[in-house]
Formats: sequence, C-alpha cells, structure tokens
Amino acid sequence: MNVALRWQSTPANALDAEQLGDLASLCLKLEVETHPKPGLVSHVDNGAHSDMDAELLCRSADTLRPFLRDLALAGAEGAGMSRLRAIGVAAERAMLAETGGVNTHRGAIFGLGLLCAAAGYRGALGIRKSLGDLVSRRWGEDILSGPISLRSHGAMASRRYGAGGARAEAACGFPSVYEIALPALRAARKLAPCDEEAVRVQTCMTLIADVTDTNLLHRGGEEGLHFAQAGASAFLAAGGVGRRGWRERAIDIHHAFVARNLSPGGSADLLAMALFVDRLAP
Ligand SMILES: CC(C)(COP(=O)(O)OP(=O)(O)OC[C@H]1O[C@@H](n2cnc3c(N)ncnc32)[C@H](O)[C@@H]1O)[C@@H](O)C(=O)NCCC(=O)NCCS
Ligand SMILES: Nc1ncnc2c1ncn2[C@@H]1O[C@H](COP(=O)(O)OP(=O)(O)OP(=O)(O)O)[C@@H](O)[C@H]1O
Repeated sequence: MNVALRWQSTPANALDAEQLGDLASLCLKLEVETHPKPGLVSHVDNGAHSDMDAELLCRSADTLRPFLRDLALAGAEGAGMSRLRAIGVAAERAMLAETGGVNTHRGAIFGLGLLCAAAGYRGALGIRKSLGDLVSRRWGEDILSGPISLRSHGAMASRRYGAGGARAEAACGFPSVYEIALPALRAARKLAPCDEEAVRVQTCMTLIADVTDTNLLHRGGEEGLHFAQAGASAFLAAGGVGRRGWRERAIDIHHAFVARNLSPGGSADLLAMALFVDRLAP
C-alpha cells in the first residue's frame, strides 16, 4: 500500500468537491496505515477482525471516494438531511458490494460524510466556521430525529447503556474530534515531531481513553469499554509516544485487546475525521 502523505497547500475553502472526496478517502487510508492501534486493522495485522484486512479497507476507501465527493457537492448545494442520507445509504450499499458484505466503514461514511458535506457547504458560503459546528447547526436536529434501525448495534448500545454513539457525536458537532482528537494530534506533533504515524497512534490512544465507543460496548459490554479505556489511559500516563519503548507497550495493549476481541472502531473513525479536519482547519 502506498499512501501519499503529501498534503496540498491549497486554502481549505478553495478545495473543490473532487479534492474533498480525495482527501477524505486518503484520511481513511492514513488511519489504516497506523500501527499499533489496539484491536484495529492496520497494514501490519488484522487486530480483532477475522473478516477484514488493510487491503480490503483500502479498497473500501477507494470505493467511497465518489460518494464522499457527492456529499461535498450536495453540501455545497445546501442539501437537507434526506438527500445526504440517500447518498450515505448508497455509499453503504457500494461498500458492502465491494467487500462481499463486510462492514468496513459504516461509521466512517456517516461521520466523514457529514464533514465532507459541511466542507462543501462552508466553501459555498465562504465562511470560516468549524465543520463540526456547521454539521450541528445545519443538520443536527434531523440527524437525531432520523430513522433508526432497531436491530443496529448502536441502537442496542443506546438502549442498554445509554450511549449516544455516532449519531449523538455528529449532532453535537463532533466534540470528540474537536475537544479530544485535534488537541491530542497537535500536542503529539511536539512529542514526536518527525513521526506522523506515532502522532496518529497517540491520537488514537487518546480517543480510546475518552470516547464511549459503541463498538467496544457491543463487543465487550461495559467491562470491555472500561478495560479498553484503562489500557489507553495507562499508555498515555506513562508518557505515550514521547517515552522510549512506547511501540512495544502499545503492541502489548494491542494484543490484550485482540485476546478479548475488543475493537474501538468508533475511535478509528474519529481519528480519520480528525486528520480530515486538521487539514481543513480552521
Ligand atoms: C448512524 C449510523 C452510523 C448507524 O449506525 P448504528 O445505529 O449502528 O450507530 P453506532 O452509534 O453504533 O455507530 C456505528 C459506527 O459508528 C462508529 N462509532 C461508534 N461509537 C462512536 C462514537 N462514540 N462516536 C462516533 N462514532 C462512533 C463505529 O464505527 C460504529 O460501528 C449510520 O449507518 C446511518 O444511520 N446511516 C444512514 C445514512 C446516513 O444518515 N448518512 C448521513 C450522511 S453520510
Ligand atoms: N482500522 C479499522 N479496524 C476496524 N474497524 C474500523 C477501522 N476503521 C474504522 N473502523 C470502523 O469500525 C466499524 C466496524 O467494526 P465491527 O467490525 O466491530 O462492526 P460490526 O461489523 O458492526 O460488528 P461485528 O464485527 O462485531 O459483528 C466500521 O463501521 C468502521 O467504520
């Protein structure tokens, strides 16, 4: 896999829909190309997933690119939630067709898709608000009142544990991206100035420590969520990627997640979203 790590220096509001789709798809690949991420798929191994690998995730990211572009276009045209939802559902269908029915990126389509729509909207309006704020103001109410599949993992986690999951995160303007991931990303660049993969690992660990990830609840219940949060918190408290030997410690945590079949897919999605927003700041 050869992920281009070169960012263009185009001003954020000047990116067109095609470029936004390309950037969002690239951020999905950068998330994959990050190791060790506890329990998750990376270019090194499949973590706690028997049905997917890095190659499948990258193919999925390529498949999603035109849909992410269309979401940016729709946002630029001022589309309402029902049009965004139709594009999101079509993207999910294309993902499942490409992967033979494996859910590689459902959460990512939703979160990154809404951020692409907001980036298109922001570019068309020529304003400087944050993408999360725009998602919340323009589509937040409709996100919360939209149709919910009662059998979805998120709906079950919400009923059993009161977790808001991907929908609440989006409706509130992605606080986990703006208040957790972006500050972690920027602080990590000081800890590991020449190692963007280490920066992504530190950001991922910070997300796992703080987010109520419905994937962890689904796979491990409250006990699994607390185990995951405690492991990531201990890694950070010991100095994170700023400490010598951090990679071995992170690999130990990765193996402990795999042994318990834990996978923080929500944190992986939020990492990709943070990379996207970081590039498009402010
Ligand atoms: C809301 C979605 C994700 C439904 O999924 P579900 O009910 O299972 O929600 P759930 O909260 O479990 O999230 C699903 C995925 O989100 C990610 N996730 C989990 N926890 C979190 C969290 N705290 N924050 C953000 N993402 C999370 C994980 O990858 C998870 O697998 C989505 O599939 C949906 O409604 N799609 C319809 C299309 C649509 O409305 N698209 C909008 C435009 S793109
Ligand atoms: N690198 C990654 N590794 C694993 N999951 C990821 C990764 N990146 C993002 N995800 C997210 O995790 C979700 C998939 O997680 P998971 O396979 O646990 O869900 P599921 O198919 O709903 O449940 P299960 O496999 O337990 O039946 C996807 O929606 C995707 O957005």
